[in-house]
Amino acid sequence: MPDITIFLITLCLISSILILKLYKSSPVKSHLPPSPFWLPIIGHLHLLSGNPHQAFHKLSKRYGPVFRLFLGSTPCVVVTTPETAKEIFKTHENVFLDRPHYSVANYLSYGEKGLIFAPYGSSWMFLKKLIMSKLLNSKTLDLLFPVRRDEINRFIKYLSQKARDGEYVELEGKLMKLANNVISRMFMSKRCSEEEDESSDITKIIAESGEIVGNFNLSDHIWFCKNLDLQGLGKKSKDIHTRFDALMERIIEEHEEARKHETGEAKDLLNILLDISEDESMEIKLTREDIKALVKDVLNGGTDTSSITIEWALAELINHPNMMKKAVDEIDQVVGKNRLLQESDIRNLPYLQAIVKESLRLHPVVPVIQRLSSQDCTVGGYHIPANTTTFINVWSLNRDPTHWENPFKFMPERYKENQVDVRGQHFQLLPFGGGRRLCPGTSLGLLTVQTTLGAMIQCFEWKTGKNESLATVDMEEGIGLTLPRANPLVCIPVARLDPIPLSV
Ligand code: HEM
Repeated sequence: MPDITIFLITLCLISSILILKLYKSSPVKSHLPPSPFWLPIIGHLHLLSGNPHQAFHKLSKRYGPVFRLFLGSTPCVVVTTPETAKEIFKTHENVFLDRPHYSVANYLSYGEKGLIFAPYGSSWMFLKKLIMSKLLNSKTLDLLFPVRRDEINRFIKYLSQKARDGEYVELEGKLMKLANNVISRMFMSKRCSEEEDESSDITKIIAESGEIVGNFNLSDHIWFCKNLDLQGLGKKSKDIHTRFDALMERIIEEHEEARKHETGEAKDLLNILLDISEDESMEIKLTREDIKALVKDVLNGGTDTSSITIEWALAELINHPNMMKKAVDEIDQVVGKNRLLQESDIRNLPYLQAIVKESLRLHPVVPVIQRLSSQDCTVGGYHIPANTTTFINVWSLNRDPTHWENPFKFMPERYKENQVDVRGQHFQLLPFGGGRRLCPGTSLGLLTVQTTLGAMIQCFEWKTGKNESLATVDMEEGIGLTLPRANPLVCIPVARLDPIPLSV
């Protein structure tokens, strides 16, 4: 071989090794986010006792807006500012469209079917389009308005009775039932009330599902626990799934039976889903499991989210009597005293809207949104590898001091000048998430919360039962996937208008 050839081959080899070395130690590739000291096996779990969003918030003070953690052996990254959230939801939207995989969620969602836990892909896209364009679009919401009005009327009548009897109301359970009844009737024409044995299970099943998904499952994060069910969560979730499935089968069979004898307009959203499942021209065949998983998701997604938001907003108003007065004055002026506030009044009640928005800012019911990265990318200047569980700390970014004056203070007045919206366009306020996985129940959720809260303060004053001058409620946060109050709100409604004879 001539000398020149040997020289060229050697040069090529050396430069290849150098390029490879350079690539491996490239600052972009190795520039991982900062991370606290971790312990073998548990990783950073010891830092996350209590509420994860508060633990993340504290860690961000030390480690900055993007930091890395290991939950057991699961690699995670936490982002805590509007700017970094924007990178997740907008700049790199395509990278963060998946959800992390959890074994309990897998059982409860018919193997990651439906929307909430489904991986990004053709099935999720089909269902998301369906829910946005056919099930929860403004036309269908208008058609099913009588259902929501009836449920709110029943609730107000129940409160009136309590007011007459001077009795306390345990609002958490009652509001959850109300929200559950709204979704359950819209989708399946079923109430979840005490009188009906079969459907009363729905609220219980949904509450149990929410609780179980909120648990930290050792099997998902500690590698040698993978096939062990030490906490019994796998067993519990299979039991919940079996009960829900049996209930849904019965409801679907009833619908199928009724469909044989009825023609004409669909009475509920399950009928629309059954129509679609029979339509051979659809791009994707909607299976029975898809339907059941989707109904489960809307029941899960739409129940305690709305009820918890109403509870927090009412608690804020009880603690701020001047704001309560301003809201009630606005309602009296716009709606009057002779009829119950309706959904159609909301557009004329900007202060009530601002109260709900401010409540969602300080008490976002999903304080931490979870996504999974599908490719390597860079966020906040740091390298985020593929398959990283990504926590977007909405609780933190909703109170980011560079975007919010007095960020910890409840101030609905701030929206007079600040036109920031809750629908995922403004990254300093993301109670419904953002990007393509934005909550599909945003309009329904807002309508339910605003109208129920409005009717509750239109018709009643709310007493906590203590000495009037001390009548405030604590604002301590409970632990859960959705952000409940630590101490549920228990109040006596005192009638200010007599709602029973109100014309509605
Ligand atoms: C105050 C009320 C509500 C709040 C604050 C809320 C909040 C959220 C949030 C933060 C997400 C995650 C979004 C993301 O990953 O970016 C979400 C997802 C979801 N929500 Fe809601 N929600 C509410 C009401 C509802 C209602 C009424 C329904 C259904 C009737 C619903 C159904 C869902 C579903 C199915 C998803 C999963 C969407 C997906 O992964 O593509 N939500 N919600």
